[in-house]
Amino acid sequence: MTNLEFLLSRFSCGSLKDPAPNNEELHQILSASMRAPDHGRLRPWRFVLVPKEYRQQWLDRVEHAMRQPEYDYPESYIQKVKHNFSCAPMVIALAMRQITEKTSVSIDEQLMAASAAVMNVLNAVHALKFGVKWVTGPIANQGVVESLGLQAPYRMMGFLFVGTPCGENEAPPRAMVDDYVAVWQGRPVQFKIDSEN
Ligand SMILES: Cc1cc2nc3c(=O)[nH]c(=O)nc-3n(C[C@H](O)[C@H](O)[C@H](O)COP(=O)(O)O)c2cc1C
Repeated sequence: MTNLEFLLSRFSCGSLKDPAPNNEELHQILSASMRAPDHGRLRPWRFVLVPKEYRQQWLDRVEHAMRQPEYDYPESYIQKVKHNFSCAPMVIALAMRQITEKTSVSIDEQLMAASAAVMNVLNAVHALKFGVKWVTGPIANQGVVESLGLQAPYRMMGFLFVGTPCGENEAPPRAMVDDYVAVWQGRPVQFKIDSEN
């Protein structure tokens, strides 16, 4: 497989089993973040590992945070989160440090750099033939952020579930890239994907 074929074959994998990457593989995977494009070299991305032996202790705090009256999550959602997080072979919390001192780089740009860092991590997981899924949603709420011991200026960017893909490991069909590309020819551009409806 060429490098390009490798990139074109990446996909997310929600159904995972053991083994997860070992320490050396994890180190390689997270090192890929340090190759992300990064205005001002701020490196705003952060990773919090939640090892299996601490998973339940942390999940108790997550549950407590999710049960705070301001959230009102359905019981089924709380149970689903607990189940997904306790079954995942590896959980990596994604955080970003919002840097405002001594920089003119906007928080939007920092978020873009941090997102690019996560993308590199997803590709590195793929390169080592593991599976990964990036999730956010209500689970990234402030209470859950604090359950990890993080306060502002840190901000949650979600979680990665990492492990060995269960079953068939085949990329689903991809959208047609030409639908997302326009050529400017002196008039406002239009994208095929946005003009179909
Ligand atoms: C920032 C971000 C947050 C996401 N949050 C969720 C989520 O909470 N739940 C979910 O099912 N998918 C979520 N996804 C989508 C999956 O990670 C994945 O990209 C999607 O299932 C499409 O699969 P693909 O990457 O193979 O195209 C999120 C993706 C991104 C980039």
